[in-house]
Amino acid sequence: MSLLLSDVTLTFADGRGRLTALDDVALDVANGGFVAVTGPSGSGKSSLLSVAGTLVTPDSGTVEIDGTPTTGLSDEERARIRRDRIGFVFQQDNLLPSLTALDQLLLTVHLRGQKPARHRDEAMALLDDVGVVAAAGRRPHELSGGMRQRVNIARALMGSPSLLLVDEPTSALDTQRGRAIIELIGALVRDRDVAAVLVSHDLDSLSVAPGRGVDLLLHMRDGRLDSPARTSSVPV
Ligand SMILES: Nc1ncnc2c1ncn2[C@@H]1O[C@H](COP(=O)(O)OP(=O)(O)OP(=O)(O)O)[C@@H](O)[C@H]1O
Repeated sequence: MSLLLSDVTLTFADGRGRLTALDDVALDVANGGFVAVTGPSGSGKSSLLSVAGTLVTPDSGTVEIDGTPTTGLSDEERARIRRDRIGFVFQQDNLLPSLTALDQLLLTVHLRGQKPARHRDEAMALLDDVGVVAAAGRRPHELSGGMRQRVNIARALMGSPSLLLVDEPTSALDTQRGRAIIELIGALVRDRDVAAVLVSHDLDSLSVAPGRGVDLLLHMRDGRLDSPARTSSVPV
């Protein structure tokens, strides 16, 4: 499996005590599986992504990516896993204003120390897959919000990561465009055999449900996921 969280607990200092952001969380996402997690503000959704993305080390429990336990690794080793195996899509698209859509994708290649020119075809194919290839030469201010989010998703998939982590991708979009983005991520994940976890506070308004965009929809409350999760590319 691509992502396996077992018995994960994360706490933060809170005045004189500790606040539990993740409470004994288990999550198992196979290649091609798309899990969405929803819950109120403060329930732990961002903490879940931070731990799954090796940005934060939990107090206890294990986080495995592609079968590699990550919690005991050095900062450098975890940074390498993030660079080589994980794609992040954040709420804000974080596109660089001066770069064209194509160059946003090629910049990730440059940052990996590789030659961008060799990855031009990969980048164009990804822009095609997300439906914005005709806008490859446009800068962010020349794109709609939905198009920018599509470029953002394409950029996260450069280099064929095995895990895609998506944080509130629809909050700046209307219902129709939000739904289209979730369906697009689902299709990309299945086609590319990527494991994906998406967190959002408002999946109900988008009618997201198993079989309608995602394989599994979990609820989070007070740091707990509503059930241990296992998914695969086949809807469960
Ligand atoms: N760096 C931090 N230091 C202290 N407390 C934190 C930190 N990060 C998160 N928390 C706390 O952990 C709990 C879970 O927060 P988290 O951001 O994961 O929730 P969330 O569901 O993503 O909320 P939102 O939708 O508002 O972003 C909250 O009580 C939050 O205040």
